[in-house]
Amino acid sequence: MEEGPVVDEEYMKEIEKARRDLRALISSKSCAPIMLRLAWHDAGSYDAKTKTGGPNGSIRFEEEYSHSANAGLKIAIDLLEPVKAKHPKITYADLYQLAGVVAVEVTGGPTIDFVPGRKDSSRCPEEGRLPDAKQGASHLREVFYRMGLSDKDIVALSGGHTLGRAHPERSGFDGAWTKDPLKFDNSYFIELLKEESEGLLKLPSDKTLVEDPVFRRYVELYAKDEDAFFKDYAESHKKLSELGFTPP
Ligand code: HEM
Ligand SMILES: N=NC(=O)c1ccncc1
Repeated sequence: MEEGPVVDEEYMKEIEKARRDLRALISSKSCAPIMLRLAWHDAGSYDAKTKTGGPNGSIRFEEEYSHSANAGLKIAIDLLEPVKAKHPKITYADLYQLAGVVAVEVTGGPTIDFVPGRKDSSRCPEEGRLPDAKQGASHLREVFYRMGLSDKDIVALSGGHTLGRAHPERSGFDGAWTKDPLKFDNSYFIELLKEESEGLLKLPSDKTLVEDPVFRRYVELYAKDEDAFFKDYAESHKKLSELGFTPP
């Protein structure tokens, strides 16, 4: 593991300058969805038992971004290189998580508390730590519990599919989950509860959220109460972004 950053006043100022640059980049390129997916994929490799993987910037290496689950993410990695070059003191680990937080914010989602200080690592996790869209509830629990996350985290974080779409050439799936893929709201959960959502995507892993009785309770709450979704999403996203990281 490389040395962590010294989070002094200078580092904090750099973070705020980078935040402004990320707002401009993500808004101008309409790339919030892929930035959120990058942040989630860097963090989602965490194994709470072995304390390996997690939000450490290792996804920047071909060894990891070439994993099949990460198809397409090199686009986000390349888009962030100029921001890294302008703010070299900021670690990749912090930059990717800051980009994920800004992506949610600029699309109308909740403000997510961001604490910097993540170290970069050059050790890539083995392939297969992210969830498989073709599987159901027991698989989701196996993967997210390994990260140290809960049933509530699984459902709240799945709300990230309010943004963006699936691309056949990346995952074999096609289409958006919601009518406005660039608006962060609770529409993912509203669509999930409909029998058929005209022309919209539901992955097998999405459907499992309404088929499993425990998950379904959260889906019904979030579909009914967007404030409740935003509160729980912000908490779960912060947890995800800090897996294995002890804020200084
Ligand atoms: C619960 C397990 C999950 C599974 C099985 C899953 C699966 C997938 C798949 C198959 C895609 C399509 C990739 C493509 O073709 O471009 C996708 C896209 C996406 N995922 Fe997930 N996902 C999960 C959880 C999450 C979480 C926790 C987040 C963020 C908090 C997230 C955010 C996104 C976003 C924003 C996209 C769209 C990216 C784009 O538009 O380029 N996903 N997901
Ligand atoms: N958000 N998750 C994903 O993009 C994904 C997860 C697993 N396999 C392919 C894609």
